[in-house]
Amino acid sequence: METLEFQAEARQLLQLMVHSIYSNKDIFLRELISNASDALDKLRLAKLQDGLEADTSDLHIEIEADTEARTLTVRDNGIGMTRDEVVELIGTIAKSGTAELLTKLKEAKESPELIGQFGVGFYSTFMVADKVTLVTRKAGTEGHGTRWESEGAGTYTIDDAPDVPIGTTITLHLRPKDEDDALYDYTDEWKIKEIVKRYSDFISFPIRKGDEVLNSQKALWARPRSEVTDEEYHQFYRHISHDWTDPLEIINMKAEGTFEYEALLFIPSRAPHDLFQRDARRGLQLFVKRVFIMDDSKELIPDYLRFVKGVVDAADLSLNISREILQQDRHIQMIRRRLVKKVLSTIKDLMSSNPEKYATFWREFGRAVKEGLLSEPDNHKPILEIASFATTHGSEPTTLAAYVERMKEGQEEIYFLTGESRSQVENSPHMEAFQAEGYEVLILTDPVDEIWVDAVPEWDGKKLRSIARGAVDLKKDEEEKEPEGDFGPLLGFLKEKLDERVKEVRLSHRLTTSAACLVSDADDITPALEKMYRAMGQEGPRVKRILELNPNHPLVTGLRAAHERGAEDAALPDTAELLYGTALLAEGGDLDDPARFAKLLADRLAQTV
Ligand SMILES: Nc1ncnc2c1ncn2[C@@H]1O[C@H](COP(=O)(O)OP(=O)(O)OP(=O)(O)O)[C@@H](O)[C@H]1O
Repeated sequence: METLEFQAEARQLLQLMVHSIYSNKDIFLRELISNASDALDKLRLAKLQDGLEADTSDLHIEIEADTEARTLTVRDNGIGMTRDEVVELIGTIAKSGTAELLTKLKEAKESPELIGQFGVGFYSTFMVADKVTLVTRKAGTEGHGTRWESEGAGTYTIDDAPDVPIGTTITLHLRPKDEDDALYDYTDEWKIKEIVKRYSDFISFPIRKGDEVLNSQKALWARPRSEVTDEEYHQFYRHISHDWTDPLEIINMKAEGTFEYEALLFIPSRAPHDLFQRDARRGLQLFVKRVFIMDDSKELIPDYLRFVKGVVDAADLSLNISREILQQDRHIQMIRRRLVKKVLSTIKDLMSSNPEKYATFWREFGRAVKEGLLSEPDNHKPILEIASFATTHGSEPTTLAAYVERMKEGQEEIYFLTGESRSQVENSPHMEAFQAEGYEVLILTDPVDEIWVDAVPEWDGKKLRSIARGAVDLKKDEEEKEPEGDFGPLLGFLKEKLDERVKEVRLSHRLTTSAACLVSDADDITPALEKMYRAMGQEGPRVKRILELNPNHPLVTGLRAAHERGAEDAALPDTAELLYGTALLAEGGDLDDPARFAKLLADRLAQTV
């Protein structure tokens, strides 16, 4: 017999379980049944797809209770585990982001939402038991199995176990009942039945206790919506998603005819912590005629809808279908297109039927959904229809349709400005004339916004237009007031001095209070995008921008006067640099040489005190 230590993160999670941070302890049984059901699926699949020799004629889960000995046993005749697997799967937590979550959890104390973000799984048994024994033998192995035991503290023991049948048996040595602490008598027949019925009714294998089968085993997606309660849907959602909060929306689909399938999809009510982590699990469960085929089937749902959970049961696929074949399968592609359409239209309906739910949806998943604007040009329209954006029009986000409705007479384009935060965008010099003239501007602050705006040419016939790009002339109908005096020589001088950084210096129509701003040429990439490419390791030439000057600003007129007095003035080049640097800072940009800028500024201020 060997005594081993739990991995540090596993130990922390166990400690949280032992000290029961989650008030609903009943769920331990759901977790055990869920694992057992997965193990049965795996065995059936191993036989089907890999030709493993195994008896799958009576796959089931069995519950045994001994009131006197205060033990509860859950047994399955599924795939089982090898000794190494027990150490790896039960002794450690491999999920990404666990360490971070644990830290947050400890800070937050009572926080079911946080715990819900990773299923506590097997460890939840320590909420109700002070000792847990697991005996298992992997299908396809001969001879002895493995016996694992722990009291939930820092260590566990592991040993060979003779004469073990295939599958896994887990025995809980229950703690004394304490109903004040929601710790019930889990050997009680009635309690067990209640838990199974509530949490695990849909499990497709029989859950037996003695001669009785406790669950109906009905596949939820095959039942008409009117016959299924929300509670049943929610429990099923938990089973497949490991999310403990209720889903935001449930979608049923059924297609008959040449290619039959049924789907049951869930839109969660909040984003998982790993929504933007590359290695996160995503995809739907695939069944063929009620038989589980695979988890995380990415082929069924595009990446930008990766938060959607659920099941697709296709009638006409082969039970042996592999991931490789799945990728090319015409039917799968068709199902995927239909699912996308259905999810997008469901969200669109929510916008009018339940704006609050829609707002939650967009807040949680909007950033991911916008990725679809890059990957699915065919779906620009339905995606933009369900999108909303922060705007200068008020504190509430707006849809593009509502924006267009408010457009001023003569306005032909949809204006937006990207940046890192709302306040940075709002205070950017680019915004000045638009605000002064009462034009609404969309405020786009997600990293993905920098990219999709280039991929989407228009909405409803109106071009999407960055107000930090190209020339802007909002008063074109009015009589243009020529700036007094000749700025030509000053512009030429500045262009020469700032040649390394700007490609043009011109007078601006977009500034009211600032002296200067920087704009990108209509076809050039923006500095933010340039920065992103650089962060991804793609070095390209620096893209020069255009410096625009406000001809009515005293700094600019003063500069012109100084230049007229004497182009040789030694202070002028420094002022040019200060002007450029200030414009860059005002839009939230990064100075190349902040120390030099600070020195120039300090020297200049010193002359005025
Ligand atoms: N009855 C079982 N038969 C075979 N393997 C099992 C069984 N129970 C657990 N395992 C293995 O141990 C792993 C860890 O289980 P655990 O319940 O901690 O997490 P999980 O089921 O992977 O996910 P979650 O934590 O979200 O429930 C499982 O993924 C599975 O590989």
